[in-house]
Amino acid sequence: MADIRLEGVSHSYDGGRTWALKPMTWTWRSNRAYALLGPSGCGKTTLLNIISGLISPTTGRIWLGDREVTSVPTAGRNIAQVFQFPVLYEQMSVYDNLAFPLRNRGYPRAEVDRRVRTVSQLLGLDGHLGRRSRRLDPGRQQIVCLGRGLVRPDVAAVLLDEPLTVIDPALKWTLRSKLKEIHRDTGHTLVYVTHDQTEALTFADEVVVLKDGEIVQAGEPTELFLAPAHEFVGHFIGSPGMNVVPAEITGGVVRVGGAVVGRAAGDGGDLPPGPVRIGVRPEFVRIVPGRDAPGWGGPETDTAGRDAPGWDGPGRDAGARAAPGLQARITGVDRMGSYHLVHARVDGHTLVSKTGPGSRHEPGAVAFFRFDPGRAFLFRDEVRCGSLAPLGGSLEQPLEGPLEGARGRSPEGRQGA
Ligand SMILES: Nc1ncnc2c1ncn2[C@@H]1O[C@H](COP(=O)(O)OP(=O)(O)OP(=O)(O)O)[C@@H](O)[C@H]1O
Repeated sequence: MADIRLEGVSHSYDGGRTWALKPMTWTWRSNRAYALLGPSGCGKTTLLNIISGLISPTTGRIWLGDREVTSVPTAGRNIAQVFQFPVLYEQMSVYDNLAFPLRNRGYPRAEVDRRVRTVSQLLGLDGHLGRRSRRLDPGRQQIVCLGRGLVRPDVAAVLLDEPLTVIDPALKWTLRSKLKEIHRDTGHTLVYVTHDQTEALTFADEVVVLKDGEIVQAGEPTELFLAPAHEFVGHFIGSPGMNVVPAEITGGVVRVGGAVVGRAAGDGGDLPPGPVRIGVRPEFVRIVPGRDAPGWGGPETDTAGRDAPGWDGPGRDAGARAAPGLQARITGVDRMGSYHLVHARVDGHTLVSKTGPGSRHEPGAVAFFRFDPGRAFLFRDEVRCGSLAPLGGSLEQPLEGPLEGARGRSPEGRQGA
């Protein structure tokens, strides 16, 4: 097992007019299970084919451990690759297909049999070992391909390119957990390409998010959810994605449409004044009905909250008081069963809050929307530059518990993430 290191690797299919992959320096660490996540056309397959040697990069160098393999053909790289659709020796039995990579490398017969039976048992292929591969349905054929990719314990890496596309959805969950089991057993470096966030988050130790040929963030699933380093990660991961609200920093405070919503806390020092975007996930937006907002002294019957004292509304002098939240009118409520999505308009933008199934918010009401401390971030040019801190207090530690010591990585040489 070895790290796979990419140094300044990029790729253009059209002589440099456009770039499927922008120059990238990145290490896939030995024994880890990665998901390479991104939308269609962002360069996932190109990157995988560069690692396996099916494509020569336009620039850059590739290392497997301390061996440079940039010009080594696929066969010499000791990498197993499984494609989106089944590629099998159709005339061979399932057993022989699984045994092929081992026999090819001269494994002793008993070891071949032991490995084939272990993998076949894990993937539920025991009843099919004697059948010709072409007699299997495409889903089962793909499972054989997975088995063939995973059967050798000594490969440098296993690359899986959307391997569950042709598999029945009900079986996908089972297969993903089997893949994890096999990974635990063999310790392969595994790169699993997908455009499906659920697949990525449930499968990987580390998720690498690719956008327009660039890695924008990599980290443990929880970290990508709790602390997106790029607006794209906020949108692409989570359901629904992160809210983005345009704002302005003036005198160290952040305002939305003139209302102060918090203090600007820069990731690397003070943030200069100017436009910024607040990113906050629906899970971290709380709703305080107008009359319950702190400082609200209006008539009990008026739930509008528009004139609540203590509300530093648009056009008012914010002062140093803590605002009860962003005032907004609820425009709709989606009842999703286990949760509700409450939609509101803030300064011309939509804000969504995910609430419990028992919440009683109604369209037309005006309420205060508050962001959990440490869970609302500030973005400039789509890259995170800071956090929204409470006006009076310090920012709560946004990452705690299992995330400690597990910060995401940036592609080396690149700012951000
Ligand atoms: N053989 C090719 N010739 C020219 N352009 C290509 C070729 N293969 C891919 N591209 C282009 O390179 C870019 C990246 O494609 P790639 O297939 O790597 O993305 P992807 O993320 O794997 O997409 P998908 O999820 O749809 O497979 C796209 O703009 C694609 O159109």
